[in-house]
Amino acid sequence: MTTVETMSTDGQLLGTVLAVQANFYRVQLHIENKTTKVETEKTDSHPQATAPIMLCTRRTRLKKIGQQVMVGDRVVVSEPDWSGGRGAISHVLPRESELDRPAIANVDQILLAFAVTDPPLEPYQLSRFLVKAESSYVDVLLCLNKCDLISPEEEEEIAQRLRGWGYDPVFVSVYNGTNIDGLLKYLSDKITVIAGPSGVGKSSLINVLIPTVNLRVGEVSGKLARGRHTTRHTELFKLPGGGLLADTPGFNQPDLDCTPEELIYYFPEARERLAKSSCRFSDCLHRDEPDCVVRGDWERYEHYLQFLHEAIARQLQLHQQADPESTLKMKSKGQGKQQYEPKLESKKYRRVSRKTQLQELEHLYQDSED
Ligand SMILES: Nc1nc2c(ncn2[C@@H]2O[C@H](COP(=O)(O)OP(=O)(O)OP(=O)(O)O)[C@@H](O)[C@H]2O)c(=O)[nH]1
Ligand SMILES: [Zn+2]
Repeated sequence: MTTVETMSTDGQLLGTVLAVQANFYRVQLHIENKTTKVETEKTDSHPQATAPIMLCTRRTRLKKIGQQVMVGDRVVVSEPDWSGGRGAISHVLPRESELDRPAIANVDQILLAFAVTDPPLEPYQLSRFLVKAESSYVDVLLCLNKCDLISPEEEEEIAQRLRGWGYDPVFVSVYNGTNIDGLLKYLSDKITVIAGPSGVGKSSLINVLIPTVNLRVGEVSGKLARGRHTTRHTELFKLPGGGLLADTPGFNQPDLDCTPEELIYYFPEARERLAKSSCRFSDCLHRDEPDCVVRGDWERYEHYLQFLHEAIARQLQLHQQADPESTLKMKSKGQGKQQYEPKLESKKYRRVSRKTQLQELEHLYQDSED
């Protein structure tokens, strides 16, 4: 768990950047509201969500050294003007992590939301989201909503299956409020980003997790997600039990953009096998290599092979873009088996038209289908 410091060792005022608006940064200070005269946000009616907020500028020194300030950054606030609620960011503390989409620093975990049914829980889609989340190298918390629609026996069945995948899902129901408090406990004192396909109840979940959010984005659309899409900015919202939550733009099929070699590490159940013993070849792709400790009867092995196929196709496409004259380095061994021959990625990237890229991809897929 992250320990959020309130003061730096030399007594400086610390805070976390909640949002970036033009040249201003909305910073939540790491101190109790009681100790200051700063007004909290007017929309914050919940007692635990009342840490003071300051609107800050970025010190010229930071601009000069090219130090960017991101949402999620822990910063030193200097020259606090307590009555006006203004300050200046003079330092950015080292980041523990940095997500791309959405651009947020120091994310502790991804809350992956799915529904147990309606829309049906599709293992392949769930796997894709899980692998995508794992590839960001922050913890993954799987939350399954709409448990009011299934029986306790069905719930246990799903739980067992997902434990086999290396996850212990948190079952909730926004409808009848089941386990929302339990979920909040997992989120306290952390920076969490919520993701998941549409229709699983993400917006409904955000609305119960952050009772004040409706007020905040009400003018835009009534939904945090929609509001975010309209305003196109990333924002961290304070959770009543402590902790901060951000939403991601909705997507149904996340792109997997990892390399074939790293893919296996995004499957916890395979990671476990690799922690106990190793394959004969250090560059084993766990397909038909001899003495592979990963290949075997685990449920998601099929998903792994599918994603691996995609990762290889993507990497070949990248090589091809880098060096269009080269022939594809995929040798067909018949019976749908290919031999993948990695080669170093070239630094000279030349522009290839979109059409050419698509044609190449098509050929690649045709080749691999043969
Ligand atoms: N039965 C049941 N239905 C729910 C629950 N939570 C949400 N729903 C319903 O599921 C549907 C989708 O909910 P949303 O909150 O809009 O889902 P979303 O994931 O935000 O979907 P997008 O806005 O498309 O991204 C709505 O009709 C909700 O009323 C729940 O706990 N149980
Ligand atoms: Zn192997």
